[in-house]
Amino acid sequence: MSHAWGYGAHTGPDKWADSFPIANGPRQSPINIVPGDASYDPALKPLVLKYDPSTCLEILNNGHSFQVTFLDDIDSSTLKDGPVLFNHRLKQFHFHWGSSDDHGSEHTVAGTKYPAELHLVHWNTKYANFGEAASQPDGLAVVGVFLKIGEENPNLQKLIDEFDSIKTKDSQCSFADFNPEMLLPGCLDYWTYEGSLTTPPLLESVTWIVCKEPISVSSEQVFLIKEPVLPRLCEQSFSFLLRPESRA
Ligand SMILES: CCCCCCc1ccc(S(N)(=O)=O)cc1
Ligand SMILES: [Zn+2]
Repeated sequence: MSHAWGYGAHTGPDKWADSFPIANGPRQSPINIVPGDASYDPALKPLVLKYDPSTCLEILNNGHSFQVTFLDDIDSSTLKDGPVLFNHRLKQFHFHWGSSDDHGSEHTVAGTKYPAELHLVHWNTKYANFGEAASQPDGLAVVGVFLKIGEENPNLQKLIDEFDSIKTKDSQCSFADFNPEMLLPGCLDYWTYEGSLTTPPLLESVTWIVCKEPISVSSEQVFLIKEPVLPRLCEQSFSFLLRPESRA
């Protein structure tokens, strides 16, 4: 298989090991989180997230999802404490969804699937940059937030309103002054485990920090976050939409 991975019959997750053998590695994500099997660790600290809206740079459609990228040349938007020993800088956030509201999240909780999942990707500043950190076992920390169907989310709407400018794969537009803190749940209690990127290159460099509390978005908004990538997927194969979840 070429490195052109995706979610079709010939490029989907069950084919990724052909080009990315680490797919069969010992710490692959996502996982099903079983709260009853999780152990409480009193040594773990509360998560400290400090985001500076002025570091928000652009929003792009990478063909698998849409991604909001941040300036990470100084410690403006950071993740500290929680399960990590070093300071991490926010690099980007993106979403994962499915073809309908009854599934779409990558992680599940006692088998429960949420309609979508937000990933805030941070890299450990003991390394020189994101690319180097991504190849280290303690290089990345990704905060996962589940999206559930409920009240419309005005902060998510600010992203959706930009989608007309990123309708095609690899399109991007400048996007400023967005505070990702507005997409976090009120309570930052979390489950944590050592895992991997959930899409190729599937590197086993991620400390996962999955928030227990979901955020609410409307069903229309879940449909709309598929918008930037949906037309391209239609080009590829309409039948994709009848198949299980898409992931970023
Ligand atoms: C050396 C290049 C690495 C690119 C890593 C791109 C990527 C980032 C986050 C995630 S996710 N879904 O685990 O948050 C998946 C892939
Ligand atoms: Zn992700």
